[in-house]
Amino acid sequence: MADNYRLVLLRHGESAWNAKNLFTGWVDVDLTAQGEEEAIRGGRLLRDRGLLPDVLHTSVLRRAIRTSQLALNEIDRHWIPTSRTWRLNERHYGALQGKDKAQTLAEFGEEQFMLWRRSYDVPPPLLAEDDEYSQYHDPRYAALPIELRPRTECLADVVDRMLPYWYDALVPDLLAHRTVLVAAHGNSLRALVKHLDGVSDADIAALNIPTGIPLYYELDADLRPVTPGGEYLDPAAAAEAIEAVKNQGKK
Ligand SMILES: O=C(O)[C@H](O)COP(=O)(O)O
Repeated sequence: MADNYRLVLLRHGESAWNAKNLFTGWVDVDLTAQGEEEAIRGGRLLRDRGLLPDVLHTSVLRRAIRTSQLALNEIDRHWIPTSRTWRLNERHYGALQGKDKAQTLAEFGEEQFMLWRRSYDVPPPLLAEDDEYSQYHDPRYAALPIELRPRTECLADVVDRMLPYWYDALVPDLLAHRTVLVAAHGNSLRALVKHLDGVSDADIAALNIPTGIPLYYELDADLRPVTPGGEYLDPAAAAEAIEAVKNQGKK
């Protein structure tokens, strides 16, 4: 309907550590060549569906930033207004950052692995401030008060730090009837989907988001999804990729 709102969620294309099956979190890895191709294809899917973004919101991590640049450049929307925020960053994976998912599963067992990876309120162990994979002293977070700078996060923590941005930045753009593109990460988008669809703390554990395939939400006058769960612009590819994300660690 003409007066509904258009929101597109796009998880970054395959990253170098996705390909190596490593927990990534806030570590600022780049895309693989496949991830770059996924991003370009994501742009084409948007164009073919008639969803030309008017405004872009990204995390401050290069895999999301570059995914949005490749996708938008492909459809001549590279010029649209852009905001970047740590609030859309991937979940901070704490001491698991840099760890192999299969080794973590083997070392700690399925129950602990799934608690750390997909529970709502159990964070991984804290990452030391001086760890090689810590961002505690990264200049891009210098303005972040110490008490807000994470050393690990559970999904509930991500919901808490993402929602202020939803209400203060994303909702105003939607209400202005701009087509909003959010280029972010598996868990920051799981947090947003949880809010949009009202997914329970228990049920969110089963939700996985594939790389590089746009997820379109038409939102009604109350900013509720017209189609629960939204619509992947390539449903078949999404179904296959979701299964692969779910089974990471079991390689
Ligand atoms: O941060 C990471 O490791 C991934 O981007 C997300 O990993 P997950 O799907 O294992 O949460």
